[in-house]
Amino acid sequence: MEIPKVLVADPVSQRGVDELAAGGALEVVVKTGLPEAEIIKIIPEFSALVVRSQTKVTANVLEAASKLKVIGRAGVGVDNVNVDAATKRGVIVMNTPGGNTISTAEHAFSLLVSIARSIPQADASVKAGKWDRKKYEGVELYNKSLGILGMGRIGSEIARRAIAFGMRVFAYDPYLSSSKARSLQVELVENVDDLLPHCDFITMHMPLTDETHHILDERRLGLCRKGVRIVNCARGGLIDEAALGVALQSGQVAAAALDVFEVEPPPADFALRSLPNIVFTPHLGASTAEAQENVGIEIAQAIRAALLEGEIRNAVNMPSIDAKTAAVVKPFLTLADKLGRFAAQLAPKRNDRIVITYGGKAVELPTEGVTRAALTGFLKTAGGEEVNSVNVRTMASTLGLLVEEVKSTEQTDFNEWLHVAVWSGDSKVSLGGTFFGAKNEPRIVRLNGRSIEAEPEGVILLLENNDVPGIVGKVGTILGKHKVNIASMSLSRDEAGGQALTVLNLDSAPASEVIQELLSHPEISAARIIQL
Ligand SMILES: NC(=O)c1ccc[n+]([C@@H]2O[C@H](COP(=O)([O-])OP(=O)(O)OC[C@H]3O[C@@H](n4cnc5c(N)ncnc54)[C@H](O)[C@@H]3O)[C@@H](O)[C@H]2O)c1
Ligand SMILES: O=C(O)[C@H](O)COP(=O)(O)O
Repeated sequence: MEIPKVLVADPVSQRGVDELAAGGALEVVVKTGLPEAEIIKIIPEFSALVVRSQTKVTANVLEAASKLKVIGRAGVGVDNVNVDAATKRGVIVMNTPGGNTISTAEHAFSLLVSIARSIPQADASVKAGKWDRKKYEGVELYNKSLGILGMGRIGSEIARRAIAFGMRVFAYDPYLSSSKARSLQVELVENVDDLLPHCDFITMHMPLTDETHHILDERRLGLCRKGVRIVNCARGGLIDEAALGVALQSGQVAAAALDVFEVEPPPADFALRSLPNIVFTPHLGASTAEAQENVGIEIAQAIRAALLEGEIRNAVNMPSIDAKTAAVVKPFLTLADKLGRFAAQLAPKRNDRIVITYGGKAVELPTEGVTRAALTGFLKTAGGEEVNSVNVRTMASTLGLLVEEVKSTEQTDFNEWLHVAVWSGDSKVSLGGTFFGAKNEPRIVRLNGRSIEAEPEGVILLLENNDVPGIVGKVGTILGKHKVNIASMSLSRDEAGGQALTVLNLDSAPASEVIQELLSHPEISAARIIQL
């Protein structure tokens, strides 16, 4: 039998390489720093590829990778891997969350201390033959306030260290529950804008997503306390580098430290390079002997398990159920994902509890995969590309979101019943779904306890209105005027002439002016768009 080959394309620890090659079951080739064209040439012979953040696993690489089964990321971020292309080609992408948490937290904290005391600049000055004690007077961390943006694994470790240094810690993480924040002894701030004016130091520990891109931009840098010091050891792109340059020059930001950059390595003409009050490290957060040994061994074991035993660990793109079971639960996986996404758009960001209830024949399903699909849909905005059905429970627990699964024996109106309810304090959002007809078409049939009927697909318009004659015609006229076609509509009212919930499946998303026009109607009190 042919021995599967593994290409190690970025530097990983020798112990990781040894672990991969142990017993000769895999043939390991270490070739680091290859350009894309070279990787494309050799990749067809490999069953697994190991990378860190340097090698870009592009759609072209994946196209050529005819034998590839697994990509192992020795680290956390998979933004250098085209996960969608890998998923489409059936290639599992795995990472090693947690293995480099402490190292990265220590590096970020070191950068914080460095910029409080201008250590790199003072070092360079002494080495240049100077003895400039006045110029490098710094500030203490003690009694200062630190704002942590993103309170996951690394953010939490930073908080512990900052508290030990006598700092007051504020945290911004819209997905972290209040109870988790209390246990970490940090003051949770609802809005990033509210945190900025209170902080002497800011450190960033969130993924790069559409929501977090340039989260510190020109406007927000302007909201910061004058003389703030900022560290980014998460991902380039969280800070607008051009705006940061201006703020460093004006003194609005006294100092900054970056371990990560919008383009890595930054180009030769990178403007921030010439500023005296910024410190750089070349993406070194995870570069310690310990972290590299952790992630190297962990990814080697995961690749061996996948190639030799078919066991999947820490996959970022793979449902955790086998193919036969997947066929049975597939429609439920889709419905659960949609209910989760719908709930995420209705609920506030910070939630304490999510309950997924199965009723009717659905209680006989292997429900774990379905529960995870609902949770993945719900947490997609918080976790970005890295959250999937395999790692979603860990993410929920990091956020302090309690996940409950209930198999209900109560009589339901439907043969199969799937219900998702999310609590934030006393307020609750809930959705129920089932399947209709011979073709088993998915439908959303309950919204916050009200009976509705909507296809869980595309654009959905929710209207709250008074139950008065002519309202349906009015809505149709407004949408028609703006060329928005209604695919289906359902109405639910508490009583004749009372409050009604109108749910419309639309063929396209109406512009915000259309929503405003609907809201200007005196009988319509709320209108919102849900995208599924
Ligand atoms: N510099 C390095 O070498 C290095 C090493 C490891 C990790 N990282 C990066 O650090 C970051 C954090 O890693 P982690 O292991 O702590 O991840 P994590 O998933 O444990 O934590 C991320 C946190 O960010 C929060 N978040 C998501 N969207 C947010 C938003 N819009 N606003 C505020 N918070 C938001 C999530 O709720 C979560 O709590 C990642 O980007 C990772 O890739 C960098
Ligand atoms: O996401 C990560 O794990 C870090 O950015 C570390 O990247 P590296 O493995 O290239 O050091």
